[in-house]
Amino acid sequence: MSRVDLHTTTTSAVGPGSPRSDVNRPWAPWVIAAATLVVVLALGYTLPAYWLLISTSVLVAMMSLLGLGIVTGTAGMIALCQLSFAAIGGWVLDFLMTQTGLYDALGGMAFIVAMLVGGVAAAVLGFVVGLPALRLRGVNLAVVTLGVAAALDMTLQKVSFPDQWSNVRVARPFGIPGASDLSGNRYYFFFVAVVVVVVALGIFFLQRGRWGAGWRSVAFSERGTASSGTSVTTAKLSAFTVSAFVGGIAGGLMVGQVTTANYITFQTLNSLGLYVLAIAVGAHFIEMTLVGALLFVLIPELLKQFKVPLEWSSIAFALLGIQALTTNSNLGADIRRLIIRRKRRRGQGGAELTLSSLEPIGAPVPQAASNVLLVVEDLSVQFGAVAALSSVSVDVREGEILGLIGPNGAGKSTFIDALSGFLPHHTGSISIEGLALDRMAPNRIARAGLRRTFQQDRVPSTMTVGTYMSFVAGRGVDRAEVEEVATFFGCPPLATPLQLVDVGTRRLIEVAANVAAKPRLLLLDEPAAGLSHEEHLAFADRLRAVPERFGVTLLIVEHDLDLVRSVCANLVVLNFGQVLAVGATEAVMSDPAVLKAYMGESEMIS
Ligand SMILES: Nc1ncnc2c1ncn2[C@@H]1O[C@H](COP(=O)(O)OP(=O)(O)OP(=O)(O)O)[C@@H](O)[C@H]1O
Repeated sequence: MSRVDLHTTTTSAVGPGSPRSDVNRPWAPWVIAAATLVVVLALGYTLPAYWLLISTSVLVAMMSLLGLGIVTGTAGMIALCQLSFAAIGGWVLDFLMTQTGLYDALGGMAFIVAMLVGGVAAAVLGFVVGLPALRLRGVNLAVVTLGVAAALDMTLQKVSFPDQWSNVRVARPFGIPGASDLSGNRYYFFFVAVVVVVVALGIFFLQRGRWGAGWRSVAFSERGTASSGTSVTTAKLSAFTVSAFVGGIAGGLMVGQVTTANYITFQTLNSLGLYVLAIAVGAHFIEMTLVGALLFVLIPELLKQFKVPLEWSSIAFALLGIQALTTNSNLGADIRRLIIRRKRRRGQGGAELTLSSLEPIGAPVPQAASNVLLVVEDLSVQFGAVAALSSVSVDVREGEILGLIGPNGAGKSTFIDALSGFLPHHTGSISIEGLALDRMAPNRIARAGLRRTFQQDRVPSTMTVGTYMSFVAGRGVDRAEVEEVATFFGCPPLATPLQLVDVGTRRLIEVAANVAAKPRLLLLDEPAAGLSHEEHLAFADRLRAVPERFGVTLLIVEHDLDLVRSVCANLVVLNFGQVLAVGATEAVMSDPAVLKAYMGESEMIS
């Protein structure tokens, strides 16, 4: 079947708004934002004065959780100092509003400018706190961020806020009256709601874009992130910086609420409580930050009503945290899973395209062109006493699918790791089209045109098929191209959440995403593991068409020798880290030395 046939038979049902697209309902966030503001307006005119104050506190806590959700939920790192960022934002706002001529110069706008400057100051601290996160994970990162929170806590107690001991009050924005005035509190509630909605929209679009995909990817696999051309450093630091900026804005809003600042608001214990709530509700889901904020404000409030000491709220937060950590889930994810399951039961989504249901293309085994694309010379990798690779030299020619085979432990994955930049201490040289890759970072190698897939699952389950594929394919590849490649490989609809996709199909999606990136050379590490027999045949049929159709040369490591035979014109055999044989597939497979190396597997070869 020709390329055109494939196109006409499989892409006809595809288009914006179709089940294969995951960019449906672009109006939804705007409608939700507008509806939220209407509810806020209604609450502002109906709530009694006391509950108006409580509601403002809920919104401010929601802001803190929005920021925290980026680092903890989306990017999967631990940050126990969210209120330290708020303290910086609050301190800067307080200083600018009470100790400088900003208010005289800008009047009603001064608060907003001071709040933004406070956010930027907090973002700088966030960047600095993010630096250790480049090397530390888990408990170690927790200790560092807790240290930052404690240090700032103590510093604030010593130096205090600029207006803490004076009678100067912070002027609210747009001339809104102070904290003792009911209408002032009402208008300030509206102001906070608008800021929260604007920030939530900003975070929503960031989460949905490349930055968000980078954060989610880094949470799942740093190696996977790097090999898709994204810098792990940038992803982690941007998560901390954006999170701290939002935290700083929250701090400014807190100061504006009471028109003065006190270090007690920003204590370490409160940061810990926020963190626990962030992981318990899943603060990376924007709507769940409201649930978290309600708990954060209402639990101590309830204890106060029942005259229980406020310290007991820490115990309530600790119980929530234990529940979240032991179940390794959160409320937001549980609710989403439930909704997805119900939709599936109702059979929404229509008939799906699958790899084995595709019409065969029937392309011949691709032949190598005369020009050499990749040159590997004398590549050696040592792991302690183990020589995983010894002086391996391999050429990959343009347009071919080169097979790399060998018994278990022969060094195949090590070879791919070294080529893709994950083993910088190798010796020898690697170059692609004359460009030396030896000392390049993995993300730069990916951008230079050499990509790879992994033997283990590196596809984040927190994305949809479409978001993941677009992220891996990179900026230069538009939705239509992603859609075309997904269809070519029989991937599930782009709107499908990856958590619903089995591991074998996830790896197929990983291959498709990397093909969509159109690298010069793609290294596939056991791509067919997890596929059924029919899928193997269909996969081989698709792979054979890849070099000509997408201009991507392939090197494939695979234990299924039937698959290798059906797609590769040439093979390289590794054994004990050395090249045992190179040449045309059939000749290599009947080489006695190769048969001997495989021993028990010789039946499969012959
Ligand atoms: N990180 C490591 N530390 C120590 N030894 C390692 C490491 N990674 C690989 N090795 C060793 O290097 C050798 C080559 O391993 P490698 O995983 O590259 O083989 P392989 O051909 O890919 O095997 P398989 O087909 O089982 O995946 C093996 O002896 C392995 O035990």
